[in-house]
Amino acid sequence: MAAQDAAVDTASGTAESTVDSVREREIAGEQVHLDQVYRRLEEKIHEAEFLMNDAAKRGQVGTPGALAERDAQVFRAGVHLNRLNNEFEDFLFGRIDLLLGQDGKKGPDGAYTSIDPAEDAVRPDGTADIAETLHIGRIGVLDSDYSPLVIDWRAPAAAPFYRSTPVDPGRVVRRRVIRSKGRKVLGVEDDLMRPELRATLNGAELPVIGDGALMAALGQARSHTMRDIVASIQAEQDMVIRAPAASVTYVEGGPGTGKTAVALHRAAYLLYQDRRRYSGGILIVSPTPLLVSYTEGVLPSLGEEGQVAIRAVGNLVDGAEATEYDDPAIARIKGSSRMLHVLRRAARGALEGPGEQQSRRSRRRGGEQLALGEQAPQPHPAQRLRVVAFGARIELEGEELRRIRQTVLGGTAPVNLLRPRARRLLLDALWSKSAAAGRAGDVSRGDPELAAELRSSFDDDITSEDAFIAFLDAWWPELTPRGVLAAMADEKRLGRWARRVLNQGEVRRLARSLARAADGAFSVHDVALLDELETLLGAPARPKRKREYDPLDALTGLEELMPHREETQRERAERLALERTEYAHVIVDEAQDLTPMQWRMVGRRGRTATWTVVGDPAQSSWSDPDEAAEARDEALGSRPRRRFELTVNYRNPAEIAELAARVLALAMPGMKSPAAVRSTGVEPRFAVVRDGDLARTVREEAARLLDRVDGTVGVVVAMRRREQAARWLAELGDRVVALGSLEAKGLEYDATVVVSPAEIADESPAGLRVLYVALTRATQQLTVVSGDRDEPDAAGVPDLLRE
Ligand SMILES: Nc1ncnc2c1ncn2[C@@H]1O[C@H](COP(=O)(O)OP(=O)(O)OP(=O)(O)O)[C@@H](O)[C@H]1O
Repeated sequence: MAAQDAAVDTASGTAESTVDSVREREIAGEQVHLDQVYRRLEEKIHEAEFLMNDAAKRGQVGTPGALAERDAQVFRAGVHLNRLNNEFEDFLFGRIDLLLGQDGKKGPDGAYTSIDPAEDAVRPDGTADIAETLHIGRIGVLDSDYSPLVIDWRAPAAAPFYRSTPVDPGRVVRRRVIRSKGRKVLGVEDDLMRPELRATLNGAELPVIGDGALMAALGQARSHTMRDIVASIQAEQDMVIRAPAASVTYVEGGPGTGKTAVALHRAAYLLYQDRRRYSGGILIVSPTPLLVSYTEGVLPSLGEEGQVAIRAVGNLVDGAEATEYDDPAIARIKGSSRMLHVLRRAARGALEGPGEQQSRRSRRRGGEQLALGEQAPQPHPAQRLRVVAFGARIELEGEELRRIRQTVLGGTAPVNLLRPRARRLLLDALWSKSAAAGRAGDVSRGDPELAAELRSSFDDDITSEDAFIAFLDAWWPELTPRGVLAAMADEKRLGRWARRVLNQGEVRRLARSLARAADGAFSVHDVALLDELETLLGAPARPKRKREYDPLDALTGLEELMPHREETQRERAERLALERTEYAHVIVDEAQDLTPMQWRMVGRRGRTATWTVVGDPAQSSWSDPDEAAEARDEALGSRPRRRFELTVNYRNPAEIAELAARVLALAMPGMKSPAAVRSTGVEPRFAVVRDGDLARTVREEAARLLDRVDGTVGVVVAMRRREQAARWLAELGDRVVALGSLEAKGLEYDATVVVSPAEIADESPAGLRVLYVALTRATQQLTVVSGDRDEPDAAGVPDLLRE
């Protein structure tokens, strides 16, 4: 028996060592290639540095053609320099071995372009020769003889690396993912696309190493930042990433199908493909600041930084950083398109300040019945205009002033932009009341020029008077979005502006919530209101920032590439983002969550843009998805849409996906969940609160998971518990994060604890969908903690999650 075991051991030992030596040989082969790439890159760096310095010295001399050529050279050199200086961790990550192609055409990167194999590429006996090998990396590198050493992952020649599948392999026989760190190749993982072939490369059989790169990537521990998926983009994802940027690219897919990853890679692809066009900027709108910080490292890792702004939907308006989440009932009011009517009235109504109204009311009363000895109330400064012109006193009061204001507000222009017209009508009214007007009438019959002069000096006289200036500031103040929002916190005034739009209860709740905004604590939904108000009011003229003149700015793209400039790429991106109000391409992540008012805000940033919209209706936390869809359609206008669907869940193991699907069936009956790509054999765990101590139970369950995974643990609780939960977990270290249910959107952890499904589901009308989001955050393990409210069965399974 023992002898037999030993024999088996020896046999498998030999097989293993053979595999190991093949693996090592293959790794060594890739190392030779990588060394060659780095040698070439060093040459390019020297060339680039020389070119940059030379260009800087020469300034602007030469013919326009020569200058353009030099600019282009400098641009290319700069791109290399900038990216190479970043020293990527896995600069070279892929390789494909291809059959002979149908035609002999080569693309600009030196690779053959045909997708299908030539007719005689495979011999009748099933053998074939590898005709071409391409290495894929983060940027393209040509050898000195223009043969491709590395193909940029976004180049057409690299597409088969992502698109080829065993069902539709094209020319690809073997697809290899290369893992490296710095300049050292660490490993390779192969997928065979044509397993039926016996292919040879340089006379030797093509070896196949490992179980495939995708599984290796999915099994890795997660950190607090997202990684790029450039080495393992799947075919259906690649179709979206490389879709032409015409009008709207619309992508739907369940949790974990890679929508966020695809959106980010698409931004990098679009920049590669048409850098000039997208120098107008790409905006990525993300639902939460947490998701922004989770994803913002991906683009730099793809070599792109300068032109892309990732912003949370609550941070789209400069200077207004939303820190608060509204109750679902308030969010529903603030997000609804009904608010547009209220804001339109408020933007005009706020011209009349509260003091002005009160003063008008009490003066009316005071005029009627002033008690003996009682002082007549002082009028508000905006209630009476008293000026002296040509030595005579002229006054406008009450009804006259009101009529002028109404006439001006009859125009459709933003309120702040109507101020010059209001000023003119005031002067007209004063003029027609003045004796000078009569005199001018007489004069004008004889000499119109003299009459005009008289009027003009009348205007000058008045407009230089302090009384007139003070009156105008009080009567037609420059309104700010914050000021109007604060005015809306006055329940009485809000009630007037919301008449026939909101009911009394809604007015009360909204006014109360806006009182917090008046103190500067904006909620995510307030920001869309501020943006709408900015449009309704008209932005006050801002002084333009003066930029220093730099002759190098004239060189195409050079400014962003000069590594020695004081402003870093990131600073430049931030500055441009501040100055920019519209973008060339807008990407909306988690689009199902945008409210109608938010869609209007985002829509204004991409009026002439092309769009990529990714989302999942099943994860919508907005209670009326139909209304949001209507608003989305309005923002996107009649632009044609190309629709894509992502169908595979790369995040959750099948065991977790199956549990989440039970909630999906309750939340959206009939909706299909995506197929999980892997299973771990670890079933979700159900724990019931022990000894009535929720804090201790959650802490113990989180600690248990920390022992079982290498990476992060997310603890998802109902929104009202998020601060409490952070305290419960404080001592467990920074691998554990406490999250409110709405904050979990888009994020993922190695393991998650979902605390009280019933509490999360009952929090809002969309609660079941929010719970579905919470249950789909784990890449490896899930624990569900139930309290009494969850009505757990004997096995601890809460009512909502039972089959
Ligand atoms: N082709 C791939 N190769 C490796 N990992 C992938 C691939 N596609 C997706 N993933 C991984 O799967 C996880 C889910 O991706 P992502 O967050 O983009 O999905 P999502 O559709 O936006 O999910 P959700 O809707 O739940 O927010 C991420 O860890 C991502 O890196």
